[in-house]
Amino acid sequence: MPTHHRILVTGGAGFIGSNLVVHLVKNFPEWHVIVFDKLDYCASVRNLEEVADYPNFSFIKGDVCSAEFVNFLLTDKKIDVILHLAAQSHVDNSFGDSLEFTKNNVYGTHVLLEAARVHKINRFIHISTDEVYGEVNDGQPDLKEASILAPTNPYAATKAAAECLVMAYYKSFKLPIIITRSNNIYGPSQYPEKIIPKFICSILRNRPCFIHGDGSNTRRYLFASDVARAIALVLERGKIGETYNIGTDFEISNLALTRTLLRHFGIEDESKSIVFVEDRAFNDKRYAIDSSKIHELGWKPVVPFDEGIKQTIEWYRANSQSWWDDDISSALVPHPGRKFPPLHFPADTTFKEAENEM
Ligand SMILES: NC(=O)c1ccc[n+]([C@@H]2O[C@H](COP(=O)([O-])OP(=O)(O)OC[C@H]3O[C@@H](n4cnc5c(N)ncnc54)[C@H](O)[C@@H]3O)[C@@H](O)[C@H]2O)c1
Ligand SMILES: C[C@H]1O[C@H](OP(=O)(O)OP(=O)(O)OC[C@H]2O[C@@H](n3ccc(=O)[nH]c3=O)[C@H](O)[C@@H]2O)[C@H](O)[C@@H](O)C1=O
Repeated sequence: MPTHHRILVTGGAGFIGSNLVVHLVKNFPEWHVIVFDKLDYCASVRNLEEVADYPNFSFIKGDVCSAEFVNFLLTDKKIDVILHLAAQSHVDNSFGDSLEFTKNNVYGTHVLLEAARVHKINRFIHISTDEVYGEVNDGQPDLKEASILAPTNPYAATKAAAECLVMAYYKSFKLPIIITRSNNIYGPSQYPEKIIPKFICSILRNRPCFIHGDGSNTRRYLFASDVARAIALVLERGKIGETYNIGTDFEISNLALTRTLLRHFGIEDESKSIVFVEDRAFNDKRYAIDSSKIHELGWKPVVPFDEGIKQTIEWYRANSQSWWDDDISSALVPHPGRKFPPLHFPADTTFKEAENEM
């Protein structure tokens, strides 16, 4: 890797992106980090406040789907590395307006790949998810990077589709890409639609924790600062064309997680704090990824869950009222994902012509 470069971090005002940006700006002063983010509902410029005055940091508001803007940006800012995190990231929302996920996660990635190809970018690091593997049965070995992709929900399908484009640009145009796939990430400043921040904020507001189905689904959780270190290491030492799982072995069911959170607040009687609601349209039982490849690169998680969850709870106690521009109450609902929209087509579909052809 060249010692001096200019890194574009798409989605850098979001949860994982901002943790990564803070890590890069503070630990790699010779790298100039430029955040490119449209500031969606889940983003917050407060996520970047601690590095706002650093000489090697800048922020540009914009949409990765705007090809002209992306092209201008790569030329004007002389970008030579792209860390691509910008995406619609919430599974529940993807059962609703799933076309929004294809637009941002697939088309947006494609725009960046085209710009990267033309501008001969030095590295394109694509941040993907363990959800592309689909669910892993109990007792099945943890999945390695060469496992087949079998996404089960629209969010995961768009992430798999984006990966296929990334790999095609590597094969067809020799674009220097690397892909990472992480398990669930948690920590301060995650928008409270994801289970951990959502349930912490619900408990803080004396609202129930709405558990999908029977709560037996499990997830593995990695602390935000650990994934930031992993992605930085992949940027420094990752092999072009390779994919790296980034995960932990710590696994917990949704019900056990909820009880752990209630205990941190000294709540013994769960009858008023837990409400079981209808499950997701499809809810992967569990994910389980084998991270030995990135261990060989020199990374291991260092924040144990007990420590990470304490830090996370304290952060939400202090900040969750005012961190995002809009009030978060709208996120603390049982299930935004089951309001399936009526069948709709993009405005440019012309039925009249089709009728004449029938
Ligand atoms: N959260 C997790 O547990 C997890 C796990 C594995 C992978 N990922 C992936 O990591 C990335 C970041 O996830 P996160 O949890 O931090 O998400 P997030 O929702 O907190 O942040 C996403 C960011 O992307 C921005 N964005 C979305 N669409 C954009 C567009 N068209 N143009 C510019 N900016 C846009 C948003 O404004 C936001 O700041 C995503 O690609 C996600 O798929 C997340
Ligand atoms: C790797 C991916 O992690 C995240 O996706 P996931 O769907 O696993 O995270 P959630 O926090 O949305 O859900 C986890 C788990 O909890 C259940 N749940 C959630 C919210 C709620 O109010 N009640 C619940 O019971 C849900 O059904 C799940 O089983 C991340 O969002 C994604 O970007 C990833 O890539």
